[in-house]
Amino acid sequence: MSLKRLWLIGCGNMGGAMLRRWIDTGHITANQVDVINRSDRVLPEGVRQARNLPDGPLPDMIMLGMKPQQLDEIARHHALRISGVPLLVSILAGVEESTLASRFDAGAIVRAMPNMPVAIGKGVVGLHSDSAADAVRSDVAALMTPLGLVEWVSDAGLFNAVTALAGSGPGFLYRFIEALAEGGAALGLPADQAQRLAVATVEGAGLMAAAANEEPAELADRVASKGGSTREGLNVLDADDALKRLVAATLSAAERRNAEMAAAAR
Ligand SMILES: NC(=O)C1=CN([C@@H]2O[C@H](COP(=O)(O)OP(=O)(O)OC[C@H]3O[C@@H](n4cnc5c(N)ncnc54)[C@H](OP(=O)(O)O)[C@@H]3O)[C@@H](O)[C@H]2O)C=CC1
Ligand SMILES: O=C(O)[C@@H]1CCC=N1
Repeated sequence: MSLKRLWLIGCGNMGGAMLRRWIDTGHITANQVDVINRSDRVLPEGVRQARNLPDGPLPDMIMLGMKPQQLDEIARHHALRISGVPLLVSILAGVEESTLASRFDAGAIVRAMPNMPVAIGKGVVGLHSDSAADAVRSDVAALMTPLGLVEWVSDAGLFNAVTALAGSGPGFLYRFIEALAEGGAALGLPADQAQRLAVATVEGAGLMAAAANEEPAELADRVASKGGSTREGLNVLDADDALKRLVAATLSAAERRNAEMAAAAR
């Protein structure tokens, strides 16, 4: 791997999860990384953190991991110092490559959209770049591989949809788990037991879906014995496409917000 020195500008929940996984899997070592945050965070042992960028030569890669709304502040403070960096990776939701290019002079810019389960190597990382050559794309993909499923998205216009589905997706699924657990508790199960059952059920169903050759609809049919109870429940979810319409509206709302953040950052 030729990305040997990394600076992470803004390393909170998401950047921290990526960093921890890289270090846990031995893909990078703590002394290859410098983190620049506004205040100290709990980071893997040995990772340097400071308020300002280090002196000396630029690293192989800089990753932006602050909020989209903090782009201008970061550009004001750091754009000059990092000018000429070979590779800039941004995990900022919405913020377009052209917006980044208008503020930072980098050899290549790659947008990455991770999600929280990267922390355990079961995440998704969507990638897009109009500026990165093949060798750089390979380096970035190799760096992201220990985080989970890595997918290049060729159409920049779809990146907000990727962000809504995969970036935000864990948040939506945690709500579903909560709803399952509360539904079980409403039927009389102790709340803690209902939560354990809900989490394990979602974990098992997800792992099976990931390993199966069949479509999810087919897997659902296998659970629903003819004339049995699952079909009665599915009938509720399926009536007027209730669940599908709810999820479609959920993703649309998230995608719309990504587009608003993109526009605000331009
Ligand atoms: N959370 C998620 O699941 C996902 C988030 N993202 C993207 O990741 C980015 C970060 O989100 P998240 O990790 O949740 O947010 P956090 O608030 O946890 O992390 C943001 C980090 O940026 C730092 N920061 C803010 N301003 C500055 C500054 N001026 N100089 C240096 N560091 C600064 C913060 O430091 P301090 O805490 O000291 O203020 C903090 O460590 C966002 O752009 C988001 O769109 C993408 C995919 C999924
Ligand atoms: O909520 C957000 O804006 C970011 C994008 C994907 C997950 N978190």
